[in-house]
Amino acid sequence: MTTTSMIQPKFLSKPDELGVVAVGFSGGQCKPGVDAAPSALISSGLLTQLHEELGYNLNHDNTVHSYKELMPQIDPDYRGMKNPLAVSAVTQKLSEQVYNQAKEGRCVLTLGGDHSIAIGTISGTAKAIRERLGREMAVIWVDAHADINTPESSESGNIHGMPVAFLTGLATEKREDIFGWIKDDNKISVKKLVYIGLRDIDRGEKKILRDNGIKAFSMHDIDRHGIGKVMDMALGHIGNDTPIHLSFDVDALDPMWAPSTGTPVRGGLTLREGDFIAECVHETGSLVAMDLVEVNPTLEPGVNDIGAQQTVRAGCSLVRCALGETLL
Ligand SMILES: NC(=[NH2+])NCCC[C@H](N)C(=O)O
Ligand SMILES: [Mn+2]
Ligand SMILES: [Mn+2]
Repeated sequence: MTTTSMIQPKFLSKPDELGVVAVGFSGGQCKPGVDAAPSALISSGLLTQLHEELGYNLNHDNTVHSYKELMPQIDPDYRGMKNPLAVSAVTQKLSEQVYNQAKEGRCVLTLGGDHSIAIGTISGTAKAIRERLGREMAVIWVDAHADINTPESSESGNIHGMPVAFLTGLATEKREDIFGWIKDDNKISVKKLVYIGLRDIDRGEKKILRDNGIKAFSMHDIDRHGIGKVMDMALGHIGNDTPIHLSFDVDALDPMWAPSTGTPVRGGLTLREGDFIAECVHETGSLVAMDLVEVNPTLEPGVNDIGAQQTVRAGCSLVRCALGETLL
């Protein structure tokens, strides 16, 4: 393929450009290794493919950011959250980086990192889209987990299980150095949030989803209706006049396709279903940003790193599909 598909992006003024941010950060959870994902994805050829095969001009600083300079000396638990200062500082900086890309009118791809980084990416895109277009954007969160715990409802204290709560304002904190920097223009509405792939939701999260009437399509829904119908319903809920930020946790895929991830859950999406979700989002022409998170090449690698290679390949495939690879 020489050119990207015929889909005309509706909300980008620079549709042939792609902002890329690589975030080697693992502080939102306890297992080391997820910080190695951006380098693994890039060495497997992802950025080259996006440029040479899909025709994007990449806007990338050729750096995998680890934000070492932002790490505090001591970082005691706060409201039960682990590494609160580090996660807040990193996501605040990332928010600015993503905002700077998105305000130029280009689509932004962020390679994580654990899912706590979505606090940075979504807050940055939401603000840029409001300023550029005067619109609220929607978020499609593809994940085995809802990641909508408040500090108080969380059983683990891991912030990668909380990003959606902070981004929707369901969790708030006054301390500027612990997510108090998230202002109204960084936030998204619970009405414009849609989940796909859920199958491991904490009890407190179920109540939050129910109480707030949040649209969610679980694996049960996908089994019942098929992924085609589920995508129609998910995109119907968002409507075709709304910019979309796609936040894709690789653990939405079944461990058969993506074993190398920190919190794998059986009974997930096939790789083809994951690719289909990404293709459908591309087809809307409304995609303004994508995150790919939770690839951990150091976990479950198997003989000759087979599991890690498979997971990295799956991640690359999801990104290429969201950016238009497979449509005619
Ligand atoms: N981004 C993820 N993989 N999140 C997993 C979250 C698991 C669990 N719900 C928690 O709060 O800790
Ligand atoms: Mn997950
Ligand atoms: Mn997640």
